[in-house]
Amino acid sequence: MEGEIGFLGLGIMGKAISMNLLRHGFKVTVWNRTISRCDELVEHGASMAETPAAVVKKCKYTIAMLSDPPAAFSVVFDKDGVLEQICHGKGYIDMSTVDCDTSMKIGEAITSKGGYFLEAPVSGSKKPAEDGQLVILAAGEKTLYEEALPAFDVMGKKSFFLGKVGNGAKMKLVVNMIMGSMMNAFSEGLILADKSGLNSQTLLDVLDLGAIANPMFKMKGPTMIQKNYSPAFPLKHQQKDMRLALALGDENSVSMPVAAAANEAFKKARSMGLGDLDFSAVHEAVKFPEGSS
Ligand SMILES: NC(=O)C1=CN([C@@H]2O[C@H](COP(=O)(O)OP(=O)(O)OC[C@H]3O[C@@H](n4cnc5c(N)ncnc54)[C@H](OP(=O)(O)O)[C@@H]3O)[C@@H](O)[C@H]2O)C=CC1
Ligand SMILES: O=CC(=O)O
Repeated sequence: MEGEIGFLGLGIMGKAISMNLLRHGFKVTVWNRTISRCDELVEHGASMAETPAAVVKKCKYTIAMLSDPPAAFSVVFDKDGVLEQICHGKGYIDMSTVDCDTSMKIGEAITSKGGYFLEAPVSGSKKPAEDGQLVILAAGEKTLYEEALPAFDVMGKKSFFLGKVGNGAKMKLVVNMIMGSMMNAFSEGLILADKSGLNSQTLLDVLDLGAIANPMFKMKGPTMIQKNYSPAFPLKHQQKDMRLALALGDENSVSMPVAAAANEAFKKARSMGLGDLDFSAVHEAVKFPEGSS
């Protein structure tokens, strides 16, 4: 990737990814809606621009990592947005987790101006982003994918090219639908063990040795037992992913009662004010389904 890379959105993931790019010698120009979030990146060598349009004007490639479909749209279509400066020879890579329709509309707008578009949502959370261990689920313009590989190799342990725009979004939603459902089952198991007089840590040890051992149980189990829900993957985003995955299920007539039940628990957790905590905080909603404590 020649020249500076533009980066829009410095939340948990955007900050970790752009820091990682800087660490590996890439030149990065950042923008964030809340401008003060750029300060730490600037201290580490990034440049800063006033608007998404200014970032795109300066950089051949611009990456976005934004919260949800409205945010992804806003940064592209609003005043001073990406569309004002995207043109032939420039690439736009959206790594936000959105639905297929959102990604296609953004892709069409970018290509109608002569730009190149790639969606590239990621699997893996704050720590994998910091450590360059993400899994990248790209789809769209193959040439742009190939040009972006040096940056993807820094961000992730593996990149997939999945074909046409929408396939990356769909893959990400399927994966997160499974993850959200697993988190609910795990939570119920922890509560059942506790209420029936078993030691929670022993349950974690048993799980970790068996056929359903996985990194999520291993990482989240101890913090859930301690009620530590410091956000790596905000619960409001996991609920957004469940909602978008369920919509994908609607479109394809796929019955998903397990995911639907998990979505209800995440919604309950949001209504209890837990949306900004880690998605594992759904444990509190599972524990107290009526919101009582
Ligand atoms: N955290 C994780 O573990 C993972 C998250 N993801 C996905 O990555 C994306 C980002 O997640 P994460 O970094 O955790 O989220 P955060 O909530 O930490 O950050 C969200 C970012 O979006 C920006 N934003 C929100 N609304 C708007 C808007 N209307 N206009 C412009 N900018 C906006 C925020 O700006 P501001 O600072 O001004 O609020 C911030 O930069 C999400 O789609 C999430 O689902 C994917 C894999 C893992
Ligand atoms: O989207 C979240 C993740 O951990 O992946």
